[in-house]
Amino acid sequence: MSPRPRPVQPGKLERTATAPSQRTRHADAPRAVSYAVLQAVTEDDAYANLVLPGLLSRRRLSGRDAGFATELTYGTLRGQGYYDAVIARCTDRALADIQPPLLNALRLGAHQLLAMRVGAHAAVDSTVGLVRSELGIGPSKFANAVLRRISEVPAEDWPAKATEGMSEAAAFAARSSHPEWIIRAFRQALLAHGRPAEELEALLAADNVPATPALTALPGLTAVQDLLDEGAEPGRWSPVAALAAGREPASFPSVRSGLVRVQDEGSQLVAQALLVPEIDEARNTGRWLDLCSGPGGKSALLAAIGDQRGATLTAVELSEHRSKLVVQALQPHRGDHEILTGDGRDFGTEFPDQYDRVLIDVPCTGLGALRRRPEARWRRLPADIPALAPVQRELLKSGIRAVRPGGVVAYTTCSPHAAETIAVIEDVMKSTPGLEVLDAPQALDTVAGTNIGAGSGRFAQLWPHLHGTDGMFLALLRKTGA
Ligand SMILES: C[S@@+](CC[C@H](N)C(=O)[O-])C[C@H]1O[C@@H](n2cnc3c(N)ncnc32)[C@H](O)[C@@H]1O
Repeated sequence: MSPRPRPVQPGKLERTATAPSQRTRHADAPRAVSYAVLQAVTEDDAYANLVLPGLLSRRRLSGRDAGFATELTYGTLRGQGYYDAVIARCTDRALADIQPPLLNALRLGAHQLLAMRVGAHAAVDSTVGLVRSELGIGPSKFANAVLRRISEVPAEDWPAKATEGMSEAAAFAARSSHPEWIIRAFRQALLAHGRPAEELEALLAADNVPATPALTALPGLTAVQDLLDEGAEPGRWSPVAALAAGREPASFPSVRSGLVRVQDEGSQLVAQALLVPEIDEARNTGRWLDLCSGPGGKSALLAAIGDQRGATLTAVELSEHRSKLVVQALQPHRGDHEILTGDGRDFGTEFPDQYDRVLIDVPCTGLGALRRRPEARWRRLPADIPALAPVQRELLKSGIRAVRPGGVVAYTTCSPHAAETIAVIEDVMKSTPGLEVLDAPQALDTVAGTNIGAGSGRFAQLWPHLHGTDGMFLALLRKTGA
């Protein structure tokens, strides 16, 4: 039987073989970078994926050190819920009473001990050294004791030990390191798309594994084969995808030149699915619309295909900063595409019945992309859902006004939450006559050239655990009438 972890009281510690004061006094650079990112996320609401690259380059970390810091940072953020449950078993202090910088350092230590191939001594010593250099001798003694308690129990025994006495829901949340409300929403979404609730565990596990970056070979500008020649691996579903397996996307020359974009395969699929439904050629306006376009990933793909098919794209974006990113994204394209900064909710009233195809990739909680946004699950709140509900409905209504009769609208989210997906479509359809729901799963099959199993009904849902993509939702609607 493995030893039971003993709670630790700060200030009442046994001496270790090597006292913290005699050990490493400074944090090594990769751990110091990870700690700084966690602090920025906690104290400044920063995004880890935006802060980390700058810190890596400032500390001149590359290769293995950069890889270590990246895995440590993102892994710790993803696993935070679980590590907190483990830490709570190793001290009598409530987590809320541990100063946040110290708690962040403990989480870093817990991740090294429980999920990385770092020896226990190195994990404890280096983290204690980090705490000592950042926070002083007192906190470093506390960290030493807590981390030693963690290291005394084999990693595989911790899930059961950390959740002893919890309710089933709380234990599941702690073990999978997701907030309970997100787990409830995922269960509901699986059921709404005809999938068994038993898949929940696999779905949550998929969120805890880093995503392999996918690349889009923009048609007419480059070819998938060029990316394969540069060492990428074939994509799984999208005909324009390749995977940057085990490599930084920026290490591909074609990514640096802007001819290839980093874009999840799910996003590639839904953008191309907009172009699948047949429309009455005689009434074509040759104009496509992307109503929520920043930073321009789907716009770039649509514009590239538009260049080949003689269609021009109008890309609308509310945020000035993000609209500049759309301008950059569309730079390599030759067509006469336009980028407008403004509110997409008004667009359909100003420009009704004009576009053959309209993409409405609404702002959403991003709950389908948690594996790529490590801190998002802790930052998002249930209240975000009702806060986004009106704008999602208004944007969909506006897009429907802007599409011409016979034209097609794609409503997409990178969230599977039923309130952001199916409920939005159903609500808007109630108040908007003259709409036909098209077969979105079938459209995705057509893009992929195979049955990808994105749903048994008319709405499509991609899943990280099944498709290896973000959890993208897609509904396709045709505006009927003259
Ligand atoms: C999910 S993102 C779009 C991602 C984009 N389609 C891509 O593939 O790169 C949603 C975008 O909608 C924008 N947005 C939010 N409210 C808007 C509004 N009322 N009108 C137009 N754009 C809006 C946000 O600023 C954000 O850039």
